[in-house]
Amino acid sequence: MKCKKFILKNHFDGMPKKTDFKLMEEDLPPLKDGDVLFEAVFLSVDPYMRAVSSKLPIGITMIGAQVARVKESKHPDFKVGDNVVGQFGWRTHTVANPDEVVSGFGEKSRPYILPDFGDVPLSAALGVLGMPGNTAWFGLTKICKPKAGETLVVTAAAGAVGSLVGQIGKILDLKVIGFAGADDKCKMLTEELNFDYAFNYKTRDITEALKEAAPNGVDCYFDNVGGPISSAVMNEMNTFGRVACCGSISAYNADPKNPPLAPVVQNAIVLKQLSLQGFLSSRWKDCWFEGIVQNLEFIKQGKLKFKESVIKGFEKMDEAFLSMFTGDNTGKIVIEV
Ligand SMILES: NC(=O)C1=CN([C@@H]2O[C@H](COP(=O)(O)OP(=O)(O)OC[C@H]3O[C@@H](n4cnc5c(N)ncnc54)[C@H](OP(=O)(O)O)[C@@H]3O)[C@@H](O)[C@H]2O)C=CC1
Ligand SMILES: CCCCCC(=O)/C=C/[C@H]1[C@H](O)CC(=O)[C@@H]1CCCCCCC(=O)O
Repeated sequence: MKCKKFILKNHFDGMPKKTDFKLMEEDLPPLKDGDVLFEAVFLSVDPYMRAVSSKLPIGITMIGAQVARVKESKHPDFKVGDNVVGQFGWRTHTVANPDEVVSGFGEKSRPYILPDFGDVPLSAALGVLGMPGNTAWFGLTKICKPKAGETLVVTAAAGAVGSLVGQIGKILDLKVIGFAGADDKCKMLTEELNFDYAFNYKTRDITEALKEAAPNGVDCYFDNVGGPISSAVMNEMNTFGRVACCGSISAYNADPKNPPLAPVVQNAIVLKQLSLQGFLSSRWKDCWFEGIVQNLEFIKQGKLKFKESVIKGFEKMDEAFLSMFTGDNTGKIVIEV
C-alpha cells in the first residue's frame, strides 16, 4: 500500500511558497507486532510549523498533527475504527507503533484515542477540542489569571486560538478587545463571538483604539503576534498587568539575520510592574483532557462557538499552510482528506 506525503523541499525564505514543498508517494511497510495502520481524516496546519521547520533538515516529512482512523491494528490498545490524534505529519497513511511515535521536534508523543464529541465534528479535535482550544483555555486562565471585570486584549483574534481566548474571556466576565486583520473578521468577533470591541490592526492605530475601548487600561494581554502591535498594547497596560506570550506570528517569516525591530517596552514593564510569561500548551499535557472537557462543556452550554476554515483535499495542505500567513483563515484551518 502507498501513502501520499508532503516533504520540505527547501527551507523557507520569507513567506513560504508552494515550491518549498514536494508531494510524494511512499510504500508503507507491513505491520509488525505492536504496529497500527492509521488513515488521516483531518490534518492540521499551524503557525509553529513555519518557525520549527527552519531548524529541521530538508527532505523531512512536514511535521504536524492529524485526526486519523485506525484501519488495521496489531496493538492491544488500538481497535479498528478508533479515531485518534497523532503527530504523524503531513501524510495520508502511517504505519507506526503508537508507543514509539515521536513528534516532528523529537518529543515522544503517543497518539490519543478521541472520546465521543457528540454532535461536535471530529475536526474539532485539531481546534477547539485540541491543541488550540487548550492553548486558549490554559494560557488564559493559568498565565493571564484574569479576574472578573478586568480588561483583556487578544491579537490574531479571529484565528484558531484568539477567537477562543476572547470568548472564554467573556465567559469569565472580562471586557474583551480583539485585534484582527480584516473588517469582516472584526464584525464577526463583535456580532457573533460576543467580543466587546474588535479593531482592524491594518487600518487602526493600536494606541488610539485602546484609548477608546480601554480608557481604564488593559489588565491581561494574550499575545499571539509579537512585534510593534504588542509593544503598543503593553504600553496601555495597568499596574501588575499580565501578558501571556503565546506566539509571535508577525515575525515568523522574517529574515533571522535581520529581525524586525519593535518599540522598546521595558519602561512599561518596569513602571507598570508587568508580568510576561511564555508558554507552550504542552505544559498542561498531564491535564490535557481537562481542557478538552471544559471547552466541550462550554460548547454544549452554547457559550463557546468555534469557527473552522475547512479545505478539502490532501493535495491542498501546502495552500492551506500558506493561507495562515496571508490571514485568509477564520478560526482553525483543517484539511479534510
Ligand atoms: N504557545 C503555544 O503553545 C501555541 C502558540 N500558538 C501561537 O498562537 C498564534 C496564533 O496561532 P493560531 O491561532 O493557530 O493561528 P491563526 O488561526 O490565528 O492563524 C494565523 C493568523 O495570524 C494572523 N497574522 C498573520 N500574519 C500576521 C502578522 N504579520 N501580524 C499580525 N497577525 C498576523 C492572521 O490573521 P489576521 O487576518 O488577523 O492578520 C492569520 O489568520 C501564533 O503565533 C502561534 O504560533 C498557537 C498554538 C499553541
Ligand atoms: C517555535 C515557535 C513556536 C511558536 C509558538 C507556537 O506556536 C507553539 C506551538 C506549540 C504547541 O503548543 C504544540 C506544539 O507542538 C507546538 C510547537 C512547539 C515547538 C517546540 C520546539 C522545540 C524546540 O525547537 O526545541
